[in-house]
Amino acid sequence: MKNLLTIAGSDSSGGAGVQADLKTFGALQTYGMSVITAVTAQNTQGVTGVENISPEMVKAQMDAVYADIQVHGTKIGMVSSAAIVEAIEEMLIKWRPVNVVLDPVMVSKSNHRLLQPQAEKALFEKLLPLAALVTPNLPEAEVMIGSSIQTLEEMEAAAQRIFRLGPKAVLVKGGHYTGEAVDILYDGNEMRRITCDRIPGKNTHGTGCTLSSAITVYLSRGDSLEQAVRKAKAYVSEGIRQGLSIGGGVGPLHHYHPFYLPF
Ligand SMILES: Nc1ncnc2c1ncn2[C@@H]1O[C@H](COP(=O)(O)OP(=O)(O)O)[C@@H](O)[C@H]1O
Ligand SMILES: Cc1ncc(COP(=O)(O)OP(=O)(O)O)c(N)n1
Repeated sequence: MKNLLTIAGSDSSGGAGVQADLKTFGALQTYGMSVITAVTAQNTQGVTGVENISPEMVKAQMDAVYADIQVHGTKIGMVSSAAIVEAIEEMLIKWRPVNVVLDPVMVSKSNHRLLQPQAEKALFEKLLPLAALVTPNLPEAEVMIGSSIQTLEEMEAAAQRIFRLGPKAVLVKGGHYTGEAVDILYDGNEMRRITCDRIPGKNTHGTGCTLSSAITVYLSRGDSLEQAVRKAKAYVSEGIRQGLSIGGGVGPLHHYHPFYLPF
């Protein structure tokens, strides 16, 4: 059994954030643990409130987990403030966990800021260099490089520029692009386009959280980065296919995949 940790924000509606991460860990038969960074009041229609956990409490949660339990993979999602970024950085340097996957969450699909603007620089400078993989979506990649991305070639150029900020690898996600769901994976040597059919359907709340959690699971099991991304994309695609029409807005993808359990 692999033990997986998510460091992320809570989504009261259960579609994204810590709840999506723990559902992914569970569906993929790993033991899930959580460090909560912020609590959001959120549903399928939007985010109506955000309250941060104190940096001291974030550090206490990380100390509690890393001091006691072997952690085979750590996924980082919503970090909310510069002070929380610094707390996480301090603990990552202290505990040196393996397989750290950073989803640089900035804005929800419903267009609510989940990272304070003044925290962006801290996230880039302090957490990117500690990540085995960083997984920006297109709007996040645009903020990271400071220019717009319109084509697959520009996604590839963005991956190269983000790589220079220090992570061991970059996955620029193409969920916000048109046509097939193409993600660009760059590890400093090879540039790969990893493609899945675009699944029709509106219930895509939590795709980014789920993808990064599933990648962390597969890395913890010893898969190569490319293999981990391919398996995680397959998991997300099936989740969208089975998406749940709950609530009045964008419903969540579904996490029950018996046919994936042999992974
Ligand atoms: N309709 C879709 N069909 C298949 N894959 C999708 C679809 N929408 C997003 N994806 C995939 O889901 C993952 C998350 O992507 P994205 O939606 O860009 O992230 P985020 O939720 O952070 O905005 C990526 O691998 C992307 O290619
Ligand atoms: C608490 C919390 N964390 C992260 C997100 C963003 O999740 P994501 O998977 O990118 O899904 P969408 O917001 O794009 O649906 C979130 N909404 N809440």
